[in-house]
Amino acid sequence: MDILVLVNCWSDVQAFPGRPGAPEPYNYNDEWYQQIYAHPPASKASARLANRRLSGNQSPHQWQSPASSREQSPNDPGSDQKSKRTKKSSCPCGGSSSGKDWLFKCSGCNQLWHASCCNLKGTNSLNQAAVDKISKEWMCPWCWVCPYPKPGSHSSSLNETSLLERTLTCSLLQKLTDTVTDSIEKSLPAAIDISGLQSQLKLTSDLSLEHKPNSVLINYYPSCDRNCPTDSHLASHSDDEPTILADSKIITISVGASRKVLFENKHNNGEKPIVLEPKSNSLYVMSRLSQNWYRHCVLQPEENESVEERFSLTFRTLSQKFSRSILLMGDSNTKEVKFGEGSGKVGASYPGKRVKAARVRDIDPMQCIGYQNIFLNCGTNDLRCNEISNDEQIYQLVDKLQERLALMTQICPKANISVVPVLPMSLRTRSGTGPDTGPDTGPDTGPDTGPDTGPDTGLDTGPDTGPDTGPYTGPDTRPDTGLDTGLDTGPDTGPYTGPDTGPDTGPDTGPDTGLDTGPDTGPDTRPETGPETGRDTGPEIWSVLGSYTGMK
Ligand SMILES: O=C(O)CCC(=O)C(=O)O
Ligand SMILES: [Fe+2]
Repeated sequence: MDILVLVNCWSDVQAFPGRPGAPEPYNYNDEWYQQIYAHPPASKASARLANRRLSGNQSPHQWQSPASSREQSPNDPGSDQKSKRTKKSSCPCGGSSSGKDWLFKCSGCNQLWHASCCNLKGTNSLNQAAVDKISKEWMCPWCWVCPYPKPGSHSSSLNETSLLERTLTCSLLQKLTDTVTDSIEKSLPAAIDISGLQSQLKLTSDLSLEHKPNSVLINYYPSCDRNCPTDSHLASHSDDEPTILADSKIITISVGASRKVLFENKHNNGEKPIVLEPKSNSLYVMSRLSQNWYRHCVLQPEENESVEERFSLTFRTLSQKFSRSILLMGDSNTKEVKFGEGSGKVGASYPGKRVKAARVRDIDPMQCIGYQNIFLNCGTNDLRCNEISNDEQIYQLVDKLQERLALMTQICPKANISVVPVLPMSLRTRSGTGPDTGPDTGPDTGPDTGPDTGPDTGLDTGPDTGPDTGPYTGPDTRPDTGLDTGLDTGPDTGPYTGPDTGPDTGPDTGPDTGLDTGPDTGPDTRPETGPETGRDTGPEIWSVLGSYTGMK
């Protein structure tokens, strides 16, 4: 059937005049109603429908609303719901014309179109018969193709011309890009003989490297003409980034011209720099140790020198997780710490190793090279009673530890070094005259005879036996049993039997029975009763140890 109809008219039910014989208002479940409309039409549409109805020349079944037949269920009485659902139209616009448009069906593809969506807006003033006539052979904008060529002078042709121009501009741009790319390619060396490279690469794997490289960084050093010098060098640096595996090596393969690679000792200015001139297809290896002792650079060719281009391929073992690497150096107390993955181990995200250092003299700073976090736990064995016969031996141990730490900070300046306190770090000076200003890190084994004047930072674990004389400032945690009718303005005279949750502001007069677990931050005001056992190394050692903190 060719047709039809007015659609998508969603306004007011009162405006709809009703179909013949139907009681007012409309019954939404009415089959006929559903076939025509999802909803009552707007006034203009109502008029048309009313005409249609009054003319009586069309059965209700000729009225179709694709929207209603498709979307509306006969058992769905909710008008609000309907309104939502049926507002979609089958026209490609997807929206509603609010009852203002005829709906045309394409004779080619059956697609429905609002009159104004397919350039037939003028038909909205026509009656059904005229619309039916048009619809018979009407083809929608998707189906109909004009058989006559359009003259270039036509106004719409202008748009197409500019489109053509844009296409041309595009293709010109493309050509330009190609030309630039081409010339860049041509300016790069056309051919560098890398026939020896493969054997070098094999050599890399034959180097019996403990850690296989997983990355390659290629440096390009352009050719340099004496008449036209180019910037063709690499600034002085050390490849000591924490992301490089601690004890891995960097392998560098040179391809092309020979260039001067200079190595300078960064801890000794007096040492003569070492110059390497790696030939094409040769290879040199840098250990991690060399990074911590030396800086290297690729020199700019001399002013009157002409050099060809060079490439260097540097192979490295890299990973982000290496930036959290740990070196644990210590006595047998540390032997239970296992690095690597799996249960009971530190885990893959903290790669590291334990290095045995039974005594202070075994601490080898060289072993720390490449690690980001260094933990030192050593000294217990040096302090065995049968080995320490006088104070001097303790001084010597502290000196040795300081010396190792100093070297460690020198060659691993970026590392975080933590020292587990084992050796005394608050010894009195040889003469015994200096004040003890270093922190007390050893356990307090003597009886506490003086008053405790420092703030109480540990938990109060002993029972509170003295009367509570200070005002109670903490919250009232006792259950409220009586009715609280007035303001409590009088003093608190009864004993407080609930737990003491407020801060302890009065002096602590009871015996100190709990362990002192907080750091001793107050000055040492007790009289010195024991014999003088050492010297005061506190300030010096802490100036060194104080900087050894934290871990990445
Ligand atoms: O080109 C070279 O030989 C040195 C390269 C280098 O030092 C680097 O990539 O870090
Ligand atoms: Fe380098």
